[in-house]
Amino acid sequence: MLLKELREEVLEANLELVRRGLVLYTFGNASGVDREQGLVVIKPSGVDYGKLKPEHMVVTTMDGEIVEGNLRPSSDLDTHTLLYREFPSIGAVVHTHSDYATSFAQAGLPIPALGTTHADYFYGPVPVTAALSDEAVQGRYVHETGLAIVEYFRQGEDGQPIDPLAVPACLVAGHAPFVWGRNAHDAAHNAVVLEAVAKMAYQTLTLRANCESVSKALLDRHYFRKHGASATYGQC
Ligand SMILES: O=C(CO)[C@@H](O)[C@H](O)COP(=O)(O)O
Repeated sequence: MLLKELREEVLEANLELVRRGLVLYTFGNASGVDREQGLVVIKPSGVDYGKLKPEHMVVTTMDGEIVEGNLRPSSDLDTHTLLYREFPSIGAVVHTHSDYATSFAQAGLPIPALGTTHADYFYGPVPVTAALSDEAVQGRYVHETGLAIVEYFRQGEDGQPIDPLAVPACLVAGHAPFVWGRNAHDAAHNAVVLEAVAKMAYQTLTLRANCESVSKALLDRHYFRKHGASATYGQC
């Protein structure tokens, strides 16, 4: 069995997604790459995470040709392998359907950098790709996912390329996040933090949108009812 250690790392990353509530049933996937051998280890498609074992992982070339494995590779294999070919600094890719990050992806909105928690992990907004063409057939659709991510990172919003390790995630419009890192543990960790900062961003934006100060009339009515009309602030 090829790449025993990488299989175990990728399995652990897949199980971390379940433990952290980032995926349901067979949603999402994780993979890792051994660049010296030019081989990718990826989760098999549609397999219950509770039954997943290292020997179930599928080993492919970086072009997606199956080298070892009896099960079908994840349906996102093309996206994972394209990211490995185009982002030479990354060692693992994770795809989740985590609630808040997926909500931003479905809304076609980037996750804004609103605080230090975000800034500790993502050097700027977590981008969202252009909406994928809905007439795409399965094969092209999956391929377009990776291309949409890579094209965004090639030029960013201002024509400048983005270092994928500086912003180790991208939301696919209408779909969900793809996240990466130096290794499988790092990629899974980044996916957990992505969901946390997406939730914080959603809550922050909701608070900002719904927090109007109360009117002075209401302040007067309530404050003076309790403290007497003659009261002035701080003398009650
Ligand atoms: O996003 C999707 C389907 O929309 C996929 O990522 C599935 O959530 C997992 O597919 P497999 O990895 O089991 O093929």
